[in-house]
Amino acid sequence: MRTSWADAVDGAASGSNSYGVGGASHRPAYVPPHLRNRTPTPERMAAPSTLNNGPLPVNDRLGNSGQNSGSRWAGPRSDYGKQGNNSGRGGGWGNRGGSWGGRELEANPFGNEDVEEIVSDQESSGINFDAYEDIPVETSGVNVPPPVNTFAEIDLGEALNLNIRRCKYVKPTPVQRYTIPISLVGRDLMACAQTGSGKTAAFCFPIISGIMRGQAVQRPHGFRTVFPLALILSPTRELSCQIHMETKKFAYQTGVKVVVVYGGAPINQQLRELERGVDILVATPGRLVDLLERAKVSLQMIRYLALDEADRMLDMGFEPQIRKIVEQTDMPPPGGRQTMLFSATFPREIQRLASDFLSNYIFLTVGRVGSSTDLIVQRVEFVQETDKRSHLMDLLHAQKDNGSGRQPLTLVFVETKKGADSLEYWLCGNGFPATTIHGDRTQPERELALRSFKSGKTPILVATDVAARGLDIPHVSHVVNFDLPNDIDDYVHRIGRTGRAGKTGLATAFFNENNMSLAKPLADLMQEANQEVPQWLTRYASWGAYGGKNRRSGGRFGSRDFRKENSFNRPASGGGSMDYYGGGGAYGGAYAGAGAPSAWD
Ligand SMILES: Nc1ncnc2c1ncn2[C@@H]1O[C@H](COP(=O)(O)OP(=O)(O)OP(=O)(O)O)[C@@H](O)[C@H]1O
Repeated sequence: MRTSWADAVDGAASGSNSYGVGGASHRPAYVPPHLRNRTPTPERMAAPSTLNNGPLPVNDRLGNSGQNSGSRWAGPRSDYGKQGNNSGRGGGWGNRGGSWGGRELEANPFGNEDVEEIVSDQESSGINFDAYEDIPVETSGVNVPPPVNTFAEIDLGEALNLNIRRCKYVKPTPVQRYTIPISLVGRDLMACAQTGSGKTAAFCFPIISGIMRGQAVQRPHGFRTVFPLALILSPTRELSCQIHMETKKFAYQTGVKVVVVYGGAPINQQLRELERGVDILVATPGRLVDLLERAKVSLQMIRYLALDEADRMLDMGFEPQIRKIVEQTDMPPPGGRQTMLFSATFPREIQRLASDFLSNYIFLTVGRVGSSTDLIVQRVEFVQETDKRSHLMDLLHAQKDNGSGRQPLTLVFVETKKGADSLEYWLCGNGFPATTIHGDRTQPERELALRSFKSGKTPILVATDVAARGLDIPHVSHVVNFDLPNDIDDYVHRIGRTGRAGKTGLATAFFNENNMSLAKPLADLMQEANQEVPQWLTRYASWGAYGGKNRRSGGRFGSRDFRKENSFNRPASGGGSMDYYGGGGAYGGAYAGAGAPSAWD
């Protein structure tokens, strides 16, 4: 197994944290790649769902109180969904999530912190809501329910409301204001909203609330087959783990049981988790197909289907697997389930494909990255291939000098896996602790790399597009597009790893003649975001005609409802609405090209 510099740091530090960020004095010696192969430590072979870098969840409430999972804050949902149980163990296969008949202790996903304290500390939410004040919002479709302004206006259920407070979410973000009421009335939804604007909660809250309140369902008997009620699909293992962690927080002590399955991790362990009961299944498509083929999972009882990064899930790479899961299994058809598709970008061609999965849906679009909030400062510099490394070095040195001498968390995107390894090696050799994440690394290595980056042990993460979407890593202050992607939508997702949840961030792109096809969409995007566009880029942009892929037609929105553009299924009079959240105006255009995905593991 290949071991990276990050792993070496982890091992050398032995948990003593001797190498703080930028702390040169205790820095372990650089370990060249040819000496890095060593027997994996138990930590490196960590079990799934270890992507959070906080303390291991402990059950500090239930264990001490002697209470069962009926919590001291709110009771679990009623036992509506007992499934057939062939285990003879008093739980298992499809028992309702949560309590194992009151005997299973539910780990506290909020860590060791005193939950009472968390609840009372409502002002400390890191999100900067002022940044969202004038974000334009557009909805279309028939009978769109009105948005809400507060969580209190929506009846999500007491236990879920308490978890929202524990998460320190004081008020809903724009995408949550609009999508939660839509989902609660059972409507299908295609939602396009900025990176880092809270889409995960937007689809999780209605699902958890719906399951909590759902009518008692008799789930079928199946020999070691489980029958989840909700399925959340996402394109990468890390993102699935992150969604799982988030969903577990939201579902804490609601009685709703959440399980994650993804490739690269031992399937037996995931099977054991499933057998203990599952209401919400979070999955990557490949592993789910495997489990469906082994008849370990049935989708017959699915009431909710959510696709995160839906445009990615429906592009050429994933579409066959998604169709297999959604159209060629026992999952109820559109109309028989509620389907929610979310992304920060929604090319028109993908919308067209996605409409196969939806029934009488509402389309929602919330202003795009930096469109009105200018949360991300975008810079583009002309750098020849041969100069990229020294240029990166200059940026990293400048960053260090500007601040406390500590290296801020910097995410560097490159085109290829080999390129990632080679840049990591070079950075480490030049005194910059770096690690990598890409598809040639084993899953434990990927997870370790992410933890090492999040903790600041290796404050530079060199990544392929596998890290471009969805990952919510606090305090990433700089995203460097060392190699620009071919598709402007990928650029949008990549820079969205910084400037999250209302915070500010910096994105620097290295541009040269190899990126000509991106000149115009990039210049337009930057202009709309009130960024300084270099004259040379404007010149290149005026030379380049739009290729189909990066053609744009949506302006400040990540995309617009393709049904409107095509006069397809035009909403009945009064059905659709244009709504500007606190101001803004109507803007034409968005990305319209379907486009091939750029390099992906
Ligand atoms: N109402 C809220 N109040 C405070 N923080 C919130 C709220 N909703 C979400 N957040 C926080 O905002 C951050 C970004 O949320 P999330 O990861 O869901 O964004 P996203 O829209 O899915 O981004 P991406 O498009 O990159 O996947 C998370 O840390 C989340 O906990």
